[in-house]
Amino acid sequence: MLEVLRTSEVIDIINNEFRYDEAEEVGLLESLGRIVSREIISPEDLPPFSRSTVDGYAVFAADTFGSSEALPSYLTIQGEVRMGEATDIKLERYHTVYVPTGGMLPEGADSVVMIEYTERLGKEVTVARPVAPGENIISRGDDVKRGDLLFTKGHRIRPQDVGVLAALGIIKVPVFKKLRVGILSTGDELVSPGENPGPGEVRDINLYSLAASVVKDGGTPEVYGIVKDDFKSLRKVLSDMLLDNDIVLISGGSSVGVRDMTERVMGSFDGSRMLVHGVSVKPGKPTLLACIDGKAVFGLPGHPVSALTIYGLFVRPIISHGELDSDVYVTARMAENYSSNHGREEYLPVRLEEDGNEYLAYPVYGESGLITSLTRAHGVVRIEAGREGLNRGQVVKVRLY
Ligand SMILES: Nc1nc2c(c(=O)[nH]1)N[C@H]1C(S)=C(S)[C@@H](COP(=O)(O)OP(=O)(O)OC[C@H]3O[C@@H](n4cnc5c(N)ncnc54)[C@H](O)[C@@H]3O)O[C@H]1N2
Ligand code: MOO
Repeated sequence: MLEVLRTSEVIDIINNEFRYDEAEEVGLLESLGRIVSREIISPEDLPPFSRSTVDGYAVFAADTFGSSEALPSYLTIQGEVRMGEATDIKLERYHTVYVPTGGMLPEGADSVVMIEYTERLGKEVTVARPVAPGENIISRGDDVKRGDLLFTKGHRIRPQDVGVLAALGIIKVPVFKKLRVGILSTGDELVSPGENPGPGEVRDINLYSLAASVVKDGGTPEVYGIVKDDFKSLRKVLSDMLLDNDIVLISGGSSVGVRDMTERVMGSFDGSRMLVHGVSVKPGKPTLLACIDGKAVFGLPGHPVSALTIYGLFVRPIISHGELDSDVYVTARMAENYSSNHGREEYLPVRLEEDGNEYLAYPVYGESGLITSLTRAHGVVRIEAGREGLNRGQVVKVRLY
């Protein structure tokens, strides 16, 4: 019999046993999609000076109050600001200075009149419309202030984040190192997707769905192909994988069948420790985890849905370095009753349909051996252990895939 642990116990074991927190600094473009390894604080104000957001005339707003087409204000031109240059002009009352879009605001000016509402008459400008203080300008530090927290540890860098880092001159970005994840499939019945399966054979799904998951989550997969259910070959490949990878995923052979030798192979390395053999989760109960050379070696259940479910619960958080806000949820109403009385925590794939202002969640039925129960679903609902199931009409949280 397997000694079965709860999900939270496995997560605690992982957090206590493994440290995957090596960081590095990468260039701006390289940082896209990577996870920030420590707080990033702004070293300066952005913008670094107060700027106009339009082509026009910098003014004291008060000098334009009450102006109209019929009765414009007349302001004396005091000078001009050039793009990309500082200005030392101090604006005087009832004066104005021409400023291009993005140009530096002269001292004293509190707003800018768009050029369309002005007319130049020799050394003067007429203003046909009042502006309010602050209109058409961005003040120094409006975007970011020196010392502001830009990104917390665990944030995944998006294109707009690359933009703000560029704006602040942060050209070395502290991120967690990408983890190398060795993956192999075991099973005498498996053939590669490019081959035609003979009688009793099936194409390998897990190597590919797991490698794709690793790419999506920001790791680097190293695929070792299909290894026959044979102690020696499995042990040889695993020892190669341990040399070159941070984490190892072995799909299949984790249950209690006579040919399920993943556990025996894992245990055959010096100092290896079996941490988990069995998790109270449906699907995915026959899950193995060992620590070998300080590395996490997972034995994932062979059924394709179970392999991905367990990957999502335990492997993904490691590879994505505890990424914040990575899960997107919607709330939905169960469209049908669903019974779940096996005492394990369950992850139920659901298909969503819009119904007025809300979503209805339809359970996608299917054995864990049927990969399309995931492809036909939009997301997954967690059903706590000990619940009898879900009732029609009940509101549930759906984590989108
Ligand atoms: N007597 C028991 N039998 C089983 C139990 C149990 O508790 N007692 N648990 C079942 C559950 S739940 C699962 S999940 C599977 C897990 O089995 P293994 O991890 O040992 O995996 P295999 O036996 O190698 O394969 C199971 C199944 O999945 C198919 N498979 C395996 N690898 C792949 C792959 N890479 N791509 C596509 N399909 C794959 C394989 O052909 C089998 O059909 O055990 C149950 N049995
Ligand atoms: O729990 Mo198994 O993991 O059904 O497929």
